[in-house]
Amino acid sequence: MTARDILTGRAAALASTGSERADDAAVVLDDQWAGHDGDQYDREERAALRRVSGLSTELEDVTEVEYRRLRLERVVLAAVWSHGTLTDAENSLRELAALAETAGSQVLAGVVQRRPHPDPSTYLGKGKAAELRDLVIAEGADTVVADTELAPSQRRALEDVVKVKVIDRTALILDIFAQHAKSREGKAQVELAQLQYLLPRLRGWGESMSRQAGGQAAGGQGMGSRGPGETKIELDRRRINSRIARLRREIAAMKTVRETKRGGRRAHRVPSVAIAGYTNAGKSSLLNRLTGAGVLVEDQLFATLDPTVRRAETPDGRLYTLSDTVGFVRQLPHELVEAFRSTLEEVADADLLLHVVDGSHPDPEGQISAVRSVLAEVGADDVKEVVVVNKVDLADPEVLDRLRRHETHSIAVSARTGAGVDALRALVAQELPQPDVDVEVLVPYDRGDLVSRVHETGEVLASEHLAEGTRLSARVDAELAHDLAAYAR
Ligand SMILES: Nc1nc2c(ncn2[C@@H]2O[C@H](COP(=O)(O)OP(=O)(O)OP(=O)(O)O)[C@@H](O)[C@H]2O)c(=O)[nH]1
Repeated sequence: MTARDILTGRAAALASTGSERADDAAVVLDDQWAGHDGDQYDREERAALRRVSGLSTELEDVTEVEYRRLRLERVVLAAVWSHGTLTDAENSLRELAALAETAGSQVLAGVVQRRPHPDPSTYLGKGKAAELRDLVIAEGADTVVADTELAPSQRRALEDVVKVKVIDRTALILDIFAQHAKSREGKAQVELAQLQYLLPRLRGWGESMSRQAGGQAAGGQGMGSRGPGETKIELDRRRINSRIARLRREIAAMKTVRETKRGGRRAHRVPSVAIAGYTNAGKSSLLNRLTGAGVLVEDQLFATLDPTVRRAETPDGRLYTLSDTVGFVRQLPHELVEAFRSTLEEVADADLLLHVVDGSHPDPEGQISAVRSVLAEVGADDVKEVVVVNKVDLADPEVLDRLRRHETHSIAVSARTGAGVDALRALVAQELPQPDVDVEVLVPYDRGDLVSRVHETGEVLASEHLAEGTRLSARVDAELAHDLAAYAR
């Protein structure tokens, strides 16, 4: 049984005890399901070590911090529930559990505190933080994950209370991205986001290190001497800043290469369709269905980080490109949106956006709005959008009905069973730029590119090879008709 199942069960149990009326809901999960695959963990830990050693040549000191952050083993979740319903709080916690599992940890328990605002000093209130400490001891946990982005001082103060390491949702998401990045560009983007996250937090981590160092030095040098810790923080900060600058340059260079490729596709005017959606909605599965591409599909969050571009064909034989993007999640760390900006901007350039939604999720509307707000951030909110409600084989008919009513431009499919996929293909064909202009042209042989475009994106009614060139009678889209105008006859 996974933590996800447990937390689902927990939601039902909480509801049946009527604890929604209670101010606080703190629940310890049963330990029986905490079975743990040692081999898998070893693998993950080794992978974490490899990642760290990849950094260590240049950032020896920082990697201590990185490594510390990456070691998630037995975790307890902590959340403040300050708005929305109990179901919202449950969904958020359940998602945090899934994220923690994806990062390779065991989720042992969760604490939710209801209060109007998080405590500015320790996130949870003082009493609740002390309870969290007891829970950590009882469960033998070694990490607390807070369902928010903590201020550096909050993280330190909470750590002082619970006496185990505290990480926040942002660090967790960054860690998952670090595990999943495969391409050079993806790795550079994640590392940039990690370093940007780390930079303002360096003082905190560095301070506790320098406190230790200062303690050792106290006998010999006395108080007030500039401890080695502080110099080290400065050094780390400088190293990080220069590494950030280098990563930015590298990413910009890679962006240029990608733009050139995209430019090539554009020059051919092959229409483009982008797939976007919340993590685990089924984007890769849908891409596979539509193209037969064999892209990695995993029941894990963020299996896809690197954009995949495939060729696909409409039922009437017109070509288009189909690209998959990084999965979205609520509170996607700002650093990541920035770092992945160039990847996400591909969506802004598309002729059509397939916004994939998991119809079997308890809160599909929340996912839709989270995705739309990130798309707006990268200027992709005015691309023509079709909402593809996926996993209809699992979804509750009532939820499907609600989505159909609210999302008027939507279609229901199952990437798993194939239900609705033919209708989706037809819809894509209809939404792409239409070949609706009839042309009669004589294209000289040195413009073979135009003839290919007619074949790829239009409908050839008649074709004949003459001495002067290729004579075509065809139906093409307005843009191609314009480019062919010089050869009209
Ligand atoms: N039952 C059911 N499961 C599906 C369907 N489509 C996808 N899945 C499952 O959902 C999980 C996630 O699918 P992916 O295609 O990897 O999702 P994704 O949106 O690309 O995920 P990220 O890479 O995390 O962004 C996998 O376990 C799929 O097998 C469907 O139509 N029905």
